Amino acid sequence: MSDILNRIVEVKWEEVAAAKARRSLASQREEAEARKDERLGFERSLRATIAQGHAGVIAEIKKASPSKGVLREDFKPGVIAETYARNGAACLSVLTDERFFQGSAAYLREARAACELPVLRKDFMVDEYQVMEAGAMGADCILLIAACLADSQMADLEAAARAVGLDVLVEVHDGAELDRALKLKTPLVGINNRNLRTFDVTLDTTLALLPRVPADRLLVTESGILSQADVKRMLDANVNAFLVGEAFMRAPDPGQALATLFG
Ligand SMILES: O=P(O)(O)OC[C@@H](O)[C@@H](O)c1c[nH]c2ccccc12
Repeated sequence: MSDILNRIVEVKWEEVAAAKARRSLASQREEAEARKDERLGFERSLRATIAQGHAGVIAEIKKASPSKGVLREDFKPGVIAETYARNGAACLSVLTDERFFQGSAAYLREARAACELPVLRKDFMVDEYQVMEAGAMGADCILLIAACLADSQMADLEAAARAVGLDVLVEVHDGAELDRALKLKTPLVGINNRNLRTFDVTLDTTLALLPRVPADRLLVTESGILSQADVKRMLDANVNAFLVGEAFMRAPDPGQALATLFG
């Protein structure tokens, strides 16, 4: 019953309660609003890269994960962001969850300051407070994971994000979640090849759901992209936006790995 996703969501509610006690939602929202004009268009950058004939790569900065443990010892978010930018990434994704992914808001700030790329705050959003935190820390986009949100929660969190200038990437891993995600306004739809409850990874997930994604949405294939053959399989199916973490994090130079994987 109590799988990892449920456990993470429980912890998120505890974290939100503790954070609200330190700083009010109103004050967090004020800072998120104040930074609205600084946002870099996340969707815009992805689309621009693809329009130039390249794969739209969202390059992830992730120290560890619950399924794989520590991925990288030499972990300098600013250095990694800079090498990603030099090697053609369209956007960055930075894990800010501390407990399960050894991430932090400080890593997002470092990465954002080190280059010109828009940044996704990769975390488990359950409450508007976290959306305002994302806006206040200088993120450009948030992630909404359909597997841990009800329809009304997703719609509310999306509206909160848009109000402070944040783009929204909605993540699904089956047909039922995709139907729910398509009720949102955001065109950014991520298909996670990793089942967050069992950790099983298969690119067939993207290929199976692909025909059900309307043409006006920008489909991002997420997780488990490890080889040039994986990339080719996706490109052949007309999937041209990718979210990649592990393959880069395990490489001596993550940017070089990006250039090789997508070269
Ligand atoms: O490291 P990978 O297999 O390349 O996957 C990256 C990204 O898709 C993955 O980190 C991810 C996708 N959705 C998430 C939600 C929460 C935490 C992490 C994720």
